[in-house]
Amino acid sequence: MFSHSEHIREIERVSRGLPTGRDDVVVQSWRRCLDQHRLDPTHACEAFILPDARLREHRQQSEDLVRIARSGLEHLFSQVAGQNYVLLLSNRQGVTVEFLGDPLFDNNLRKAGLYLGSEWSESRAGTCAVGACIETGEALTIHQTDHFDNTHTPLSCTAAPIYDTTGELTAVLDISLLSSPILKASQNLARHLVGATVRRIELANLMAQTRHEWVLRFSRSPDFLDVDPEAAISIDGSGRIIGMTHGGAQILARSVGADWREPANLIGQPVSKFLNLEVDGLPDLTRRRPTQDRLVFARDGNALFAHAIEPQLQRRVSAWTRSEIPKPIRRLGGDAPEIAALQAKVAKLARTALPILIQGETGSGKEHLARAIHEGSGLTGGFVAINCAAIPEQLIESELFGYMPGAFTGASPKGRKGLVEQAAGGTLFLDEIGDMPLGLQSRLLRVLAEKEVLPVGGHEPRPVAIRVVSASHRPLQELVAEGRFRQDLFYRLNAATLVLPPLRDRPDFDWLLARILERYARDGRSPTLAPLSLDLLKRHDWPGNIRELDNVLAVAVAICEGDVIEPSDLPDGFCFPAGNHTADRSPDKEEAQVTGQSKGEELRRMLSACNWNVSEAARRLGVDRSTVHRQIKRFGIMTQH
Ligand SMILES: Nc1ncnc2c1ncn2[C@@H]1O[C@H](COP(=O)(O)OP(=O)(O)OP(=O)(O)O)[C@@H](O)[C@H]1O
Repeated sequence: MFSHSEHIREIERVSRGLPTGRDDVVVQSWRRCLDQHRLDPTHACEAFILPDARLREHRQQSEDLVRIARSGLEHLFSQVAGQNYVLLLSNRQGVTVEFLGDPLFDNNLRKAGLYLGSEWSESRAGTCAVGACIETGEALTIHQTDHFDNTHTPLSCTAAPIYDTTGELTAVLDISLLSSPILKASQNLARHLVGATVRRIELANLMAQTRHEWVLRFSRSPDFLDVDPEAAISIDGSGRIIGMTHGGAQILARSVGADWREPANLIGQPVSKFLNLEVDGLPDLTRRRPTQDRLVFARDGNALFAHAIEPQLQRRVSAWTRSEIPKPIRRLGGDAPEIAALQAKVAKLARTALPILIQGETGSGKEHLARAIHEGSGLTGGFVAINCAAIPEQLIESELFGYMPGAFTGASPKGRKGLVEQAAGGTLFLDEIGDMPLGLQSRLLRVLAEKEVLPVGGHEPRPVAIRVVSASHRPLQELVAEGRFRQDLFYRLNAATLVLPPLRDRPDFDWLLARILERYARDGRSPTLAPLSLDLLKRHDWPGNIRELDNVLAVAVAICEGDVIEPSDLPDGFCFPAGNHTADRSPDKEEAQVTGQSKGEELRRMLSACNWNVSEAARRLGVDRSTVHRQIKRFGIMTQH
């Protein structure tokens, strides 16, 4: 074993410029720790974890990256399953914004800093894989006593940089072990796997960003060109380079003896400067020709097999027009830029397997949105909804995970499949997820992490493929801060968050109104609203959101005598436009109020407010005086004058 004092002595030798057997990257990093970051090797520091609010900011900024990196990370995690590896995705500042690890070791990992929110910059943590990778821009392994700070010497960490399409380092992928085999060489395979994952993430990123331009992919071997290219660049119609993966930057730089660390010398340059190729030659490099014939030469003489992908003629999702968005998603709202942006985001996410968290006030349409995601996903399995707040705590476990025959008294002798398994191949919608008891949160986390479910009373987990959409009307992040919701589950559930606006803020109010009125059509004719009724509805605060609107219209249609909803058909509060309903926002009370209104009482109040002046009341209600007189009679209202 290497003692703390030996470690300090070795760092001191390095500071005096004496040779040690360490890799050069380690020696250089130790020097930076001493000279630039002014760290003291005798002073050991625990891992630093960012406070939640700061972590949230970092994660928001990395949302796009995490989305693109996600499937690569999960694939890598499955490749190293069972070997206690932890995966960290850090941003440019060294903050861990995404994490995959075995929840069983949560506490140890958090303590060691292998966790969400840990900051692994070199200036903070000393020599470490993420920090050194950010400093050098290269893949490396920092193994045990390579770490500068004695606290981190049990760890073995391998990291590779992720570059954006302009050649700037944007993130770092790290794979770490809490304790590892003694030899550093044991991490060579990890390095290879991380490198391959990063390459794929960069390629996915380049493809996602390239819309109407050419993409040229390269490989030294014709066999892997189409399935796993080594590098790629994107080229605009005039033949200039507009984007590249890191592999692409290296090819370009090498061909003219430039430095890939200066991407400004590569981006914007004509492709012909680096390759024996003009833009007109790109169509000859598409898949229409056999791979072996698609050889291009770099200016330094290197030969590469190339695959050119034509510009996408169809506009990509962010530019989708309304008619191109799948129908179920179009039915979410009307024409307004904010709603169109939400629909485009939903359409993009629906096609992925990413878990989605929906936030929005009560009745704002969270379940409606979850169904639209399911219907727009193309999944063939069912949509299974569970309201975590409505099921008694002791039943949730068996409801969700099912049970084996004879698992408990009263259980069916055949056992039962849980809702998770019923959603196999489809979508599991977890409504009011914030109300899920803490104990079950860990079990749900396992289902999501391992993609398998263990029924109550069972010993063998069963594999299950589901898409999870969850929803909460309370900001989940607050529950996390209060310790009532597991942070790791929170991050598992919200690879992406969709926020539904409250009804009072919706720019497409009229569209929603029309859709709901259609539901109450009689003989194919939708009821309509008198202008004043519409005005009154628009002024309302709608604490119960679309559900409240639906209830109000249901009652109004029932009361209304013809096809036109008059103000007098609306519940009480609506006749007093000046009234502010925001004081009591309890949705239950609001609903009771909405459904329990008496039309007579409503008219009486309006008359009273108008000093029993029938003409004035009729004017305010938007109806004839005779109608008011008729209703006074019908409801037996005692007039005051
Ligand atoms: N885009 C929409 N178009 C038409 N009706 C909608 C839309 N969104 C929601 N609704 C209607 O509003 C009502 C409430 O919707 P939903 O149950 O999805 O809300 P929620 O946010 O899940 O409510 P809760 O918070 O109570 O679970 C339902 O009657 C639903 O049909």
